[in-house]
Amino acid sequence: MKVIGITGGVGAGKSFILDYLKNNYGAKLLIADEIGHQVMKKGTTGYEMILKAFTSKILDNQGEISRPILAEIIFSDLEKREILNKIIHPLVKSYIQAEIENFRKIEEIKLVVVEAALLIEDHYETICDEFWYIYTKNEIRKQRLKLSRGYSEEKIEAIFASQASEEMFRKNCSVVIDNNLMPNEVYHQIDLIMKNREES
Ligand SMILES: CC(C)(COP(=O)(O)OP(=O)(O)OC[C@H]1O[C@@H](n2cnc3c(N)ncnc32)[C@H](O)[C@@H]1O)[C@@H](O)C(=O)NCCC(=O)NCCS
Ligand SMILES: Nc1ncnc2c1ncn2[C@@H]1O[C@H](COP(=O)(O)OP(=O)(O)OP(=O)(O)O)[C@@H](O)[C@H]1O
Repeated sequence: MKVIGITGGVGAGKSFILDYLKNNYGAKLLIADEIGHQVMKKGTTGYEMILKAFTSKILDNQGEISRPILAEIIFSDLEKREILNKIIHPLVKSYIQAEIENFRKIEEIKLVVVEAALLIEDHYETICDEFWYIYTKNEIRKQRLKLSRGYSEEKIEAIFASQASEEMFRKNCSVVIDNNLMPNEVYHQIDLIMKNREES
């Protein structure tokens, strides 16, 4: 079983590429952002820890942690982001490690893909066989994020500033996917990479 880690900045197209790997190569997916949301739901240890660190001003009307409020705090304040990261990242990583161990017991599962913006910073090389960097120019990422998620220019810039540089991603990833292109051209790149994997 191969474990590929997919990384890149916000809106680079990581989920878009994951969908393709799932639908065309039967990949099992582990998505750090989604797991991050799970491990801070009401009733979890993560929830209690975040509430203690950030106080009840981050709660919504249902008593759940409000992601927009938390995003505003952590993407404009490095210290707060580090506090949140220290709480959430170990929980996410343990969850992912346990899932991978479960997948290893199932012979039919040949490919697992882990998606996280922070694979490099959080040392996922201990879990993944290789890292892929999804490269999309900032201007294109901005356009796509505004269109698909209605993110503001300010929100996008704040998240950009909190994430690794292109240089850092390139230095640490053995495969680079150019996702500035039309979907079919991107799928073609992936097919070539997967074909090379089968042959080697
Ligand atoms: C701050 C939160 C609540 C905002 O949620 P929201 O649904 O608005 O945004 P989403 O999760 O889609 O994240 C937006 C973008 O920021 C990236 N991102 C999320 N957290 C971080 C972080 N701590 N540092 C850098 N980038 C981050 C995501 O990968 C994505 O590219 C949420 O991102 C979160 O819980 N972050 C902490 C968990 C985390 O670090 N996840 C990243 C992968 S381990
Ligand atoms: N090659 C492409 N052509 C056109 N649209 C694309 C392409 N790649 C991604 N998109 C679109 O861009 C948007 C952002 O992509 P996606 O959600 O996959 O990014 P992401 O890297 O997973 O973001 P995040 O960091 O928030 O998890 C989506 O609406 C997606 O459909």
